[in-house]
Amino acid sequence: MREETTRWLTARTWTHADWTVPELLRAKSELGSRISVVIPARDEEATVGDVVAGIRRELIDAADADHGAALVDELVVIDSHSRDQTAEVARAAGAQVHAVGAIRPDLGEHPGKGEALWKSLFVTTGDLLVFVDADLRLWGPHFVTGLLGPLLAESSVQLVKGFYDRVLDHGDGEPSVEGGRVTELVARPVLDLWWPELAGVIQPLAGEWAARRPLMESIEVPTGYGVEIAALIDTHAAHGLEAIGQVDLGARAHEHQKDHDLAVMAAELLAVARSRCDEDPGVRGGALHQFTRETGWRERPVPLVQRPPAGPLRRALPTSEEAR
Ligand SMILES: O=c1ccn([C@@H]2O[C@H](COP(=O)(O)OP(=O)(O)O[C@H]3O[C@H](CO)[C@@H](O)[C@H](O)[C@H]3O)[C@@H](O)[C@H]2O)c(=O)[nH]1
Ligand SMILES: O=C(O)[C@H](O)COP(=O)(O)O
Repeated sequence: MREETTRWLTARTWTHADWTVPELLRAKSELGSRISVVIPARDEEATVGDVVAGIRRELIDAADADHGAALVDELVVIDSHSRDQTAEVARAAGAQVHAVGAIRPDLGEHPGKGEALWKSLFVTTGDLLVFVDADLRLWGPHFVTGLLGPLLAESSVQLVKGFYDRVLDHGDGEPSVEGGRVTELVARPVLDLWWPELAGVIQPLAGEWAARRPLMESIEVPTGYGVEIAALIDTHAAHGLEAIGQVDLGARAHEHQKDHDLAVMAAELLAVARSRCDEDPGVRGGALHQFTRETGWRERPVPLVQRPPAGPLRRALPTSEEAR
């Protein structure tokens, strides 16, 4: 791993337990910050209610009752063309719900998660934005507090990614922590080879992340699943590694998509990455850095040598002297 990445890992990796709610409330009040939690949701009636209710209970109601102020000022669900009862369930659990198509219709409409996050910028008022997926099965309000910690503690941090064990559970056997298939098979290899400074970001696609509003309002947002990798690459390009942090949030389980659907996501990520290369950048990193809690970081060389076409070499056989 590059030296600057190793230094970044030490300086910019935290755990959610580094901050308590009272500490965050104090920092928030000193800074005069306003916090919006945004949950993009498409057909998530089975899980969105639990996510909204958990954040509302712990970070709005309990924080207010126990410490005299809510940590989260706005809890917003962006309903991304759901065909089920997502909007109703989210509203009943205590979220403000906006149909994505009803937000600034003059700006047109696209399907996708990135579109939901981009449109959320027009209906929220927080200077700190926390994004949380709606399909979580294993999670907790510490996802939100953990992501807020670095933004409230370090003025140079602009974007914070969550990382966690990725529980893979298809319901047909023992769950493993080998989830995050697109993360491991596409996103991390792409970053390691072409943006090696970002090789220390353990979950570049984490749907749980936080950012300052000026950053979010300054970057281009792909309308689909490319939103996370684009935000990471663009934040790094504009503000450097120091502006990025990551926080250990423990473990996360979510609804799994099928391989063929994840392949579309993978294609979106590749297109976004390609669009961020002005010209062929050449491979910049030669190894893949993989992280597991059990083994820590492991460096895997990526075989990158290419042999020239063999035809001309076969035709020009070496002299017996050269062959020796
Ligand atoms: O058109 C869409 C598609 C998804 N979602 C919501 O976005 C969240 C994440 O979508 P999901 O389909 O669960 O994505 P994952 O398969 O979990 O993909 C991972 O990788 C993606 C690509 O980086 C990230 O956007 C995700 O947050 C991350 O969990 C969920 O709340 C969805 O309901 C929308 O709002 N609109
Ligand atoms: O982050 C990812 O790679 C995708 O969300 C797929 O995750 P899964 O393999 O755990 O379903």
